[in-house]
Formats: sequence, structure tokens, C-alpha cells
Amino acid sequence: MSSSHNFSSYPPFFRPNQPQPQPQPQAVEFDSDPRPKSCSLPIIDFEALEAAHLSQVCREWGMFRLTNHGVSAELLTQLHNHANKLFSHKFEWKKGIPTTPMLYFWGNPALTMSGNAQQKGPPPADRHNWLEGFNVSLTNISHFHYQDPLLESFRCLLEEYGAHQTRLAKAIFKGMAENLDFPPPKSTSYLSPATGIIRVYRYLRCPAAERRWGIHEHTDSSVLSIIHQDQVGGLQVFKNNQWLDVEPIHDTLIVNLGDMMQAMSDDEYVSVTHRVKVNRVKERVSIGYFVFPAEDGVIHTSNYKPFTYADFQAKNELDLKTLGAKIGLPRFRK
Ligand SMILES: O=C(O)CCC(=O)C(=O)O
Ligand SMILES: [Fe+2]
Repeated sequence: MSSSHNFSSYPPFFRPNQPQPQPQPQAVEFDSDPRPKSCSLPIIDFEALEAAHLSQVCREWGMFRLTNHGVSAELLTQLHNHANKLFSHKFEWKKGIPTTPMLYFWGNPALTMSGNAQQKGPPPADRHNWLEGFNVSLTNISHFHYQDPLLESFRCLLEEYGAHQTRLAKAIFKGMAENLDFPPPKSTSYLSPATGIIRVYRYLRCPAAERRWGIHEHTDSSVLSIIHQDQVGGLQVFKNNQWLDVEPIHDTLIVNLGDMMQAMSDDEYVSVTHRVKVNRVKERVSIGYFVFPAEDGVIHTSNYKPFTYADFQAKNELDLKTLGAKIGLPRFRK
């Protein structure tokens, strides 16, 4: 809860006055532009998807604001209210929640890159993402029930929200596949709704906000990602060599194209570079949906060697372990 001053809900690493490692010179990109411009992100009306406009936005931006998406403002508000309540519980309680279907995590930079929230060894301390969250598998979500009423109603809301996200991702991908003239086999193996996950994040307050990141600059590994953010702000997109603020508007969603979409489109569409700032005084909650290709579906294009999402994920994990960063698509270019 943004007004709360109870740091017992924070993972110990993020509590104020904890001894924290100083970023090494050159290891962390500092925020040199504390007041970036806001941007007029292109708007796509879901009820009137227009092929030529969608195609142009995917080529030029790789990110757009979705309106008329059919997810009610009430559902969005309820989700955020529940998330705020859950996050304000003590850290120890959150850590004790059964990990299926909602895995609690904090601070791991690998998780945005790989689509996999498993912590594999500690990240370099100054690369911590200033956040905590739940990683939710949509395939599992309807098979489990919680005793705790708050967790159970949150699970029900996520199930409902997940169904909406799946509907939206399928329709948006269909529009893209038509624009790109994907033959039917590609259209089916390139987007696998069964891989859909939701991440509910709480970005934590940070006294050294200009030297830390909610999420460092990155591209998503997904085909598509769909974000709903609360009113705090902090999401930024890199466009025309500058960082632009993606302003919160409650009844809209933000759609990102990920690396898989860029590869499938043979670099016609862009996997958008973005990051999330942290805030000194306010916590921020966002809810992201990420969807991937079928794990064994081979992506065949002219610019890239044939590869699967599993190959991509394996390479990213190796690069993270050995180099501390994701290299991503350049690893698979011909
Ligand atoms: O919280 C957000 O607005 C964006 C999150 C994000 O970029 C990610 O999870 O990959
Ligand atoms: Fe992202």
C-alpha cells in the first residue's frame, strides 16, 4: 500500500537502513535524466482493430496503448486492491504462501528475461530489481484453491483476468499474423496460450531512487506482454534515442512486443526496449501478462538460425550466469 510505513512487509534486503552494496562504476546505468518527456504512445482500439495501423505501430514502436479491451475497470480495481492488501502482509507470511500456483519472489533480475522466476543463485547485488511479486501460471490457476479467503479471492480474480488476457493476446496475434502473412502452421505454433503467465509486481520505495531500478532496461523474451499499471507511473520506453514516460491511464492496457515477435517477423516488428523507475515515496503495483511460443515450435525465418523458445531461454540463462546479462536475439542471428 503506497501510504504504508510498515517495512515489515518488505523483503529484508529492501528495508531502509539496510547495509547495501554500492553500485560499481559502470555496472549500473544511472538515471541521468530525472525528468524525461511523457510520450503519446500510439493507441489501438481493440474493438476496431485496423490492420494497417497495427502493422505501422508494431514496426515503429513495438508498444501501444490498448483501449476498449473489454476488461472492466471494476475488475482492474479489485485486482489492484487485492494485490495491495497481499503485498502489505509481513514478508514472512508472503514467503510462506504455497508456491503453486503463485510463486512469491523478490529482486531477481533474471526473471524478466527468461520467463522463468526460479532463482538460480544470487544476482550481483547492485543489479537487484527493486521489486517483489507473484509469478502465476495460468495453466495451474484453476486447479488449486486456497484456504485463506484473501488468497482465494485473489486467485479467482487472476483466473478471470487471465482469461481476458488470453483472449486479447490471441486476437492481437491473429491481426499480426495476418499482416505478416504467416501460414497457418506458424500461426498456431508461434503463440501458445498454454504458456501464459501473470506477474503481479510491487515496486518498493527506494531512498536512492536515482541509482536503482525497478526493472533495468530490457526487452521482453515473450511474443506479447500486456501490462496494467496503477496510477504511480515509472514505466518508460526507449524511442528515438530517448526515454519517454508511459503514463498511467487506469482503463487502458499497455501491449509490448517481445523478442519472439521480432524474430518471427524477421525483424519487421520491434521488441521494444523499456525499463521501470523506482520511487522514493510511493510503491507501485503493476500486473503483467506474458505469452510465449510453443516450447518445441521451431521459428523459421531468413534472418535467424532456426530456434525454439526453449533454445532462447537456455541461452539467456547461460549468458546471465556467465556474463550477468541477457544477449538475446543477436545470439541467433545468421
Ligand atoms: O511494471 C511494468 O510496468 C513493466 C514490467 C516489465 O517490463 C516486465 O515485467 O518485463
Ligand atoms: Fe518488460
